[in-house]
Amino acid sequence: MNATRVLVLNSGSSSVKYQLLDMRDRSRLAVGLVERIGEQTSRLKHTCLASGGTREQNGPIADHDAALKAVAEELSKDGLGLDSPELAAIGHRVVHGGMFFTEPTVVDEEVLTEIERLIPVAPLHNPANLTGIRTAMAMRPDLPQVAVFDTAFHTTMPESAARYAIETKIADRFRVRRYGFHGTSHAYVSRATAGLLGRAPEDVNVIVLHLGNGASASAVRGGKCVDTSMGLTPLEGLVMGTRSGDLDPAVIFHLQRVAGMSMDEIDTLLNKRSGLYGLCGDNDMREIRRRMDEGDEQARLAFEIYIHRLRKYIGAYYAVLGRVDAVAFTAGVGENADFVREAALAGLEGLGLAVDGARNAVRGDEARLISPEGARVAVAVVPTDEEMEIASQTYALVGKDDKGD
Ligand SMILES: Nc1ncnc2c1ncn2[C@@H]1O[C@H](COP(=O)(O)OP(=O)(O)O)[C@@H](O)[C@H]1O
Ligand SMILES: CC(=O)OP(=O)(O)O
Ligand SMILES: [Mg+2]
Repeated sequence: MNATRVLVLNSGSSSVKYQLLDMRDRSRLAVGLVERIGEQTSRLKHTCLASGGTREQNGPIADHDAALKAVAEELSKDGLGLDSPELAAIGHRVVHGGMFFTEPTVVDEEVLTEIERLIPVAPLHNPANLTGIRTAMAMRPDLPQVAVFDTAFHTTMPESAARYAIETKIADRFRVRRYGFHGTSHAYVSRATAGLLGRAPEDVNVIVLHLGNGASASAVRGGKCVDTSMGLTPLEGLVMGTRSGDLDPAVIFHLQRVAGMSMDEIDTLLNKRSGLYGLCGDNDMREIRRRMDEGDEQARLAFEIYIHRLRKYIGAYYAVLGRVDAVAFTAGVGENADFVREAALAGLEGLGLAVDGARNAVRGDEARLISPEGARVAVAVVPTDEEMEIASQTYALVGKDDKGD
């Protein structure tokens, strides 16, 4: 097979991240990002790794369809256009796969219908993922489009972790259960953590803390997810950039009955005006750090609430796993914010958890240990690579198809 390239599209609610990879040596040919889609200040940043050139385009990009067309144009300028015969497939991150999709799947009309049916439980993500797939399909109808689901890695969760304690009849009828998200990242990072320890994933229990704008924790036993902090939707669990994470469900009744808010208003409040942003007006951890350094009490409190929730999940997953070999920090905050990692594990020496100050201060793109020499539990920073993981899964599936099995 000559076609060895995979284009990966990670369409978020207001952004598209993309990478073009050659799977023969897993090298990156081009990477880029379109952000603030739908606003006047959209920006496309494209880097061609072969030539080393970077181009930026500023100005309104109306929607995901336009964003993808702009991406295709940028790729063409480098001779890497979607019309290339070397392209084997396009891999798409799809956030919600419900109970239906447990593995990467070649997209057809039936798959599109199912992803569409799941929009109510991933309203920020699935519509963007669908547009990405449809636009790519229109450009290359002959090419396999592969959906890689955020939920897939979590389908191994036992019923005790996946079910909410509500009436079974209702839960079953409306498929109200805990699905979990960021699974591609949790899978990649838990495996890479085992690699860092020089052990097989089957032998290692890991707590993975994916701390980006959206954030989630997972408990991974022997390579399989046994619990995760996001639930029916990506709203449950940790305090996030703009999402509340866990709260008493009665808060919603209260806001509706006493504050007179509509369900849509409450939805927007909890998803877009809560979390760090709701608490202090900033969702970026760098800005929160800067404000704390200036003595800003509001930023300090937001940080403390964020850390308190994170520590609760670390404790919970320690108990879920019984034996923990490693705690791995990943994604924008987890990879870059040493002060978050330090605060998350401070005072937990009794659990075998500690962070070495000098190791924690080291910056870099490589997976690395930050626990002291000889620590009972390894603490690691493991940069996530959702795009590489999506490309690998996509290529594995397409390769398999080619051999006719
Ligand atoms: N140098 C840094 N120090 C602290 N936090 C950082 C740094 N760089 C990025 N972040 C945090 O990472 C977040 C983005 O994480 P990322 O994983 O890229 O999120 P997403 O994929 O959800 O957009 C930012 O909002 C910011 O809070
Ligand atoms: C599922 C989810 O929360 O994704 P993201 O962090 O990309 O928003
Ligand atoms: Mg992310």
